[in-house]
Amino acid sequence: MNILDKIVADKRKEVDLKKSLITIPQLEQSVMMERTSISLAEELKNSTTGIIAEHKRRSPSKSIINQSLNVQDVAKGYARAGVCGMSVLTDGKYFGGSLDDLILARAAVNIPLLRKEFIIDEYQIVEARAYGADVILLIAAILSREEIKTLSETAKSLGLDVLLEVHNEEELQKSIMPSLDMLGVNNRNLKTFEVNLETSKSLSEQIPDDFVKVSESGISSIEAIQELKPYGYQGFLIGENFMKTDDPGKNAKEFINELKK
Ligand SMILES: O=C(O)c1ccccc1NCC(=O)[C@H](O)[C@H](O)COP(=O)(O)O
Repeated sequence: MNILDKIVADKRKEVDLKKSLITIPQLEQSVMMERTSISLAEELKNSTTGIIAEHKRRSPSKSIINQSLNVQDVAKGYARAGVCGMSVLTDGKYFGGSLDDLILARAAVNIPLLRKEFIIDEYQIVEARAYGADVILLIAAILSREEIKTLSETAKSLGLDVLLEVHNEEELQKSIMPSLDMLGVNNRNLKTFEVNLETSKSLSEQIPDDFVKVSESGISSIEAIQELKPYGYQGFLIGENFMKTDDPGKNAKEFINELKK
């Protein structure tokens, strides 16, 4: 069993329990359902820097990254830094996140928010909308093509952008469909946790131009972004590099200023 299998097994139990406690019609009562969402794909298309900064307290690969920060301070810092969007991990068991983090970030900033979650059920997409997300992540490694189609169409019908994440060519080929906005290549090998930017480089040619290309994980330098841009990447998802510091927003600002030079 790899880490994704373990996370998904736990997630199925979690979603079943949540469904028995709060129904979809109850989630749909949220005032957030009426909010006009902001497209991350459009922000990335219009940006020269393309940074999506993540709120990540801990992870299976690194254990504790930073547990002492206030999510609203992090969100405000990222917004001040000029990021295109913020990714908020909402998984509790493996990443120390929650839906409270998402709604608190929503209350603090007016930039696109990605619900970073292991989505296996449309319930979690309604939840994402109800808690103020603008974008959802779908992970090809844990979903069939049919599931990707159903879940991405549900997200689109709720006005959300969809970022589809792949790790290899097989996942990419099975996933391409018009209901996706962005294709993310994850540089982290989930068996070994090693990160290698070559994954983004080698898959880039096979991503049709209709999708905004996002490179995810293991990005910690300006040089890495300069290496990836010629491959057509317009979005760069960065978590640990910012979150390991005392002030992720300040760090992101310095990073973005340097990138603009
Ligand atoms: O980060 C992990 O250890 C991890 C393990 C298993 C599944 C997903 C995982 N991370 C989720 C992410 O995609 C990253 O948080 C995101 O791309 C940012 O990565 P990084 O900049 O390396 O923190």
